[in-house]
Amino acid sequence: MVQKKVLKVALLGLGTVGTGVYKVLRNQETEMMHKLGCEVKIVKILVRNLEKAAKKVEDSSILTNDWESIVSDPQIDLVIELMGGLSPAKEYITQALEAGKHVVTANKDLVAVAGKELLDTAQEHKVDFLFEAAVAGGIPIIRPLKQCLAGNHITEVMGIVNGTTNFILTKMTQEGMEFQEALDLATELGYAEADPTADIEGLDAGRKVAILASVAFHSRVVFGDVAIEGITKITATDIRYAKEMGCTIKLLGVTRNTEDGIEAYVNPMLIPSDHPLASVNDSYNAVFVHGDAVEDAMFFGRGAGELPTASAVVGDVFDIARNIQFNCCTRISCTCYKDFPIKKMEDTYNSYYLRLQAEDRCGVLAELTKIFAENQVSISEIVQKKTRSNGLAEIVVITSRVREGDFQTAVKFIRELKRVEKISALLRVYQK
Ligand SMILES: NC(=O)C1=CN([C@@H]2O[C@H](COP(=O)(O)OP(=O)(O)OC[C@H]3O[C@@H](n4cnc5c(N)ncnc54)[C@H](OP(=O)(O)O)[C@@H]3O)[C@@H](O)[C@H]2O)C=CC1
Ligand SMILES: N[C@@H](CC=O)C(=O)O
Ligand code: NA
Repeated sequence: MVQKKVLKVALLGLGTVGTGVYKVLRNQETEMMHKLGCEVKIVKILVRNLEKAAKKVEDSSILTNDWESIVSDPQIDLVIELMGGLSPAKEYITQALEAGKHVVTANKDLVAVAGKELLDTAQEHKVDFLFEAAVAGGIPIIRPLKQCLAGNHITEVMGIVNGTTNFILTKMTQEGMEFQEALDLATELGYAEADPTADIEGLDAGRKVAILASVAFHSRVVFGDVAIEGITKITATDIRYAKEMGCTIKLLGVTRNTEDGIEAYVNPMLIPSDHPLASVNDSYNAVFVHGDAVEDAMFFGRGAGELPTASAVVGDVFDIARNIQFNCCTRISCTCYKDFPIKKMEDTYNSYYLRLQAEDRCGVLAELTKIFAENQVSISEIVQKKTRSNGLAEIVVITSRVREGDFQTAVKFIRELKRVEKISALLRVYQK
């Protein structure tokens, strides 16, 4: 049955993850034959800057900046795309698949918008297209959803899926670190994207939520379907108030398959400090899955970084090596065979935390509660924190579980109140 003794691989990109993959494959050299019945060998690495890359590899003759020399080489069986971004990654992956080469990528930006197209191209050319590293880095989650949990109807997938923002929030919460200082550290450690805006504005997590929803619910969800909010407005005050209320602020990605459609959003949320996700810190990620048969399952581990992400990439490469040996490629390709609608954010139900500054005069609280009542927003807690030297009182409101659209209408009216100076924070509170 064994067809190949050496699986020849080209690596596109030698940055954080590319270097990790190079190291992990080197580290596995003596194990491969036992695990796979063949050797996996990097024969070409595509880079932009040859000189910079030469310092990272033993044999610099495998470095090139000529894509054509890779795609037109019939000896290359598999391409690992680790450049990131949409272009030229999409063109290179498409051309590689069309040339009959298997592809592994960690590129969530691309999979979240063009996953279906790339999976279809792979299927058409009878090759594999795998992307385990694109979601939650080193944590196995795509394969478990597609394979181990295939006997379930999955109804919810949620969790912490961005290492950079979790690292920043952890440092702000535990060490009182400033936002920028924590972001700089995350970048230095290789967690952040080339443009960290994607991390802090929640876009990276949004891409992962789109991929998770598509895989979990068998219905295509793309990046544009996910309602996204990042962590740039989170302040030390809200972190402190959350703590006083027995909660921790985390950037959560949530997707649910409900009777009225798929909910998919990314928000900084208050979660009770005794919830298992509250103790997922630093660059660690954790993903909860709820299925009708398995009930709750939680996946935890390193969601970013050189070697953890490389671990997922190499796992995909090894899987393809086995598929090739046993002549069973494209066993599991696109699993979207349904077409559910996407629910509007305003139709979702949540509990909310609202912090505002208002004049410290009698009747202000009554005005607020009247607006909430008129908009079907029931209040679960209301606290006047303190009166500032400028005569303004800080008021924190926690609502019951209410419709987002109703809550936003109430907030619109509250903003218009003369005696409300400003709304300082608006966060959701996680409730199962
Ligand atoms: N870092 C992480 O923890 C994780 C990253 N990912 C994903 O993995 C991918 C790679 O990320 P990461 O390693 O962090 O990124 P880096 O920016 O560290 O590395 C990207 C590499 O690709 C090279 N490159 C970019 N464009 C081209 C091009 N047009 N031609 C040739 N080479 C090119 C860069 O070269 P040069 O240095 O010369 O610019 C660099 O070597 C991304 O899709 C990212 O989203 C996924 C999970 C975790
Ligand atoms: N920038 C991402 C890296 C992996 O996806 C993160 O911080 O999680
Ligand atoms: Na993963």
